[in-house]
Amino acid sequence: MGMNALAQHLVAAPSSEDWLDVLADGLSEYGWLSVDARGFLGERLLATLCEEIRDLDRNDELRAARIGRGQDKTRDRSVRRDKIAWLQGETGAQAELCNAFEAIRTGLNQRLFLGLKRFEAHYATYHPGDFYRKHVDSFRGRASRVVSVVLYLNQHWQETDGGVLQVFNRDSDQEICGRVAPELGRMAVFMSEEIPHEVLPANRTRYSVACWFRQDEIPLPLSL
Ligand SMILES: O=C(O)CCC(=O)C(=O)O
Ligand SMILES: [Fe+2]
Repeated sequence: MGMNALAQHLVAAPSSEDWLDVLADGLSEYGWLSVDARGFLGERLLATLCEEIRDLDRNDELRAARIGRGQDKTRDRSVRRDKIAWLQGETGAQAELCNAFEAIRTGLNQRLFLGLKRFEAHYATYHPGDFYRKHVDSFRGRASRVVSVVLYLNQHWQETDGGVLQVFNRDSDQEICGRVAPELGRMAVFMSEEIPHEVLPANRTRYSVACWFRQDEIPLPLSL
């Protein structure tokens, strides 16, 4: 690459600040958005995360996800069928992704004054036939999960692969207001208490990372 091409590339690269502005604007105006995160995270990190989750899946290191809280946690296959593994920043890629989530946390706090204190994140795998019925990620007034982020890790996702995230209107939850295909580098971002959403059955294994930014300080017991 010659100097000119390099200079152009640097100028054209979207700045993280601009990207964070897009997130904050979408959240404050609509309560949700779908955004291309490839520039923010980098193609190399995305490729490594894809490899990691495939390895975890292949080695059967993900566990059936549960619903509910605390003692009430149950495994209900009629509601959700994904398998998960909590991220603990133990690999280079996980540490890098956690840095990116941290940048989103502070970026949203600066722009929207949400008082996000920390985040929790897990890998998730939906095998063919798996789904997650319509739900919200947090119960109103608990101020626990405030912002949800889902990062998709599937190259060349086709319409026929299913597994679309359906987003519902925050004021009338029968009305679909968005559909997000889980394509590599795409991110869905939404207000955890407000936005009902569902994962339609996948016809092909569907990989993602889900992350929740929280207003409380007590760490979640990582005992799944
Ligand atoms: O994977 C997705 O698109 C959404 C997952 C989800 O809703 C959740 O884990 O709470
Ligand atoms: Fe959810």
